Amino acid sequence: MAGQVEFARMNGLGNKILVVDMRGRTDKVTPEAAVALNADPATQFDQIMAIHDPKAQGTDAWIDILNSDGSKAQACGNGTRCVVQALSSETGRKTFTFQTVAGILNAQEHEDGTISVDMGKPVFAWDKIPLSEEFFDTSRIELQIGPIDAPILHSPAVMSMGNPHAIFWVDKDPMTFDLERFGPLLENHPMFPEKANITLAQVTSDTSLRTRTWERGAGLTLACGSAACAAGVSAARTGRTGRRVTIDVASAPSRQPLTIEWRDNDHVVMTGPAEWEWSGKVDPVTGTFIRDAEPEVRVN
Ligand SMILES: N[C@H](CCC[C@H](N)C(=O)O)C(=O)O
Repeated sequence: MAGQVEFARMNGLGNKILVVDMRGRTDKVTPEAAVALNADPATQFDQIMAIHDPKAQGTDAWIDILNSDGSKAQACGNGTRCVVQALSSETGRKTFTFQTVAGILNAQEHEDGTISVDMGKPVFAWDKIPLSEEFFDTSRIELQIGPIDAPILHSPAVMSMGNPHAIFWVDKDPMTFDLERFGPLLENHPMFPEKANITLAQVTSDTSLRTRTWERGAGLTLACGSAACAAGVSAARTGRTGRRVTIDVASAPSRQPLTIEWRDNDHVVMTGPAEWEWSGKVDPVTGTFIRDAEPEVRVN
């Protein structure tokens, strides 16, 4: 299908998101368009959230998620908050139900502008994450990087939040680790047949964590919502914190925290901000785009 569609450049705690409006069309944003958009500094992004017409009754939209290398992601917490903000400013509505390949997501915008997304239930079974080796206990698996007798990172907690995550617990600031070097090695480790998002997490109090993430298919990003969910769940699961934590996403420019609550019904609810930057039109086949003109500021 030819033609251009509306899109918005947004961010969730610095996680760079393009929200593309594919409603009314039957095609998809192509991996080629994703790669082209990521190559231009103006539109460089971590995830594209493509809003499609709903496929199931009771849902408001089907969301397709692409990483900056053109690959697909099953979940994106920060991007989902951006979609909520975009649709809320379009419609005035505050609650939405989305469908993705990972299932149904309920989301809500609050009075203060923050947005909560129910990210669903965490999955701990080794073959569902998936891992390539059987582990009965996925709260701490055998995997390490660095010298055998003095590993730099080891024994991650692994789980799926719709997408695969490995959480390495560290006892100093995650910013002090060379994640740019270890991230790609761990993302592509044979343990993870579908690769994995790699997070360093530090416990900073009984109710708070500090995290930094190397994202599958996107690399070092300023923030990753589903990884924050995975870190919160893993912390509670291993007795490091309770089931409600605030997460200081170490690389996020605003330093506004994300709140993660692993509810008694097993659902993980993430609350945090989303920010619109600018809008334009994009060809979802080629990635060619134009930016809408900024409103003129007149001085009389
Ligand atoms: N930035 C996203 C996660 C993207 C995950 C993606 N990199 C993958 O699973 O392939 C978030 O806020 O949850």
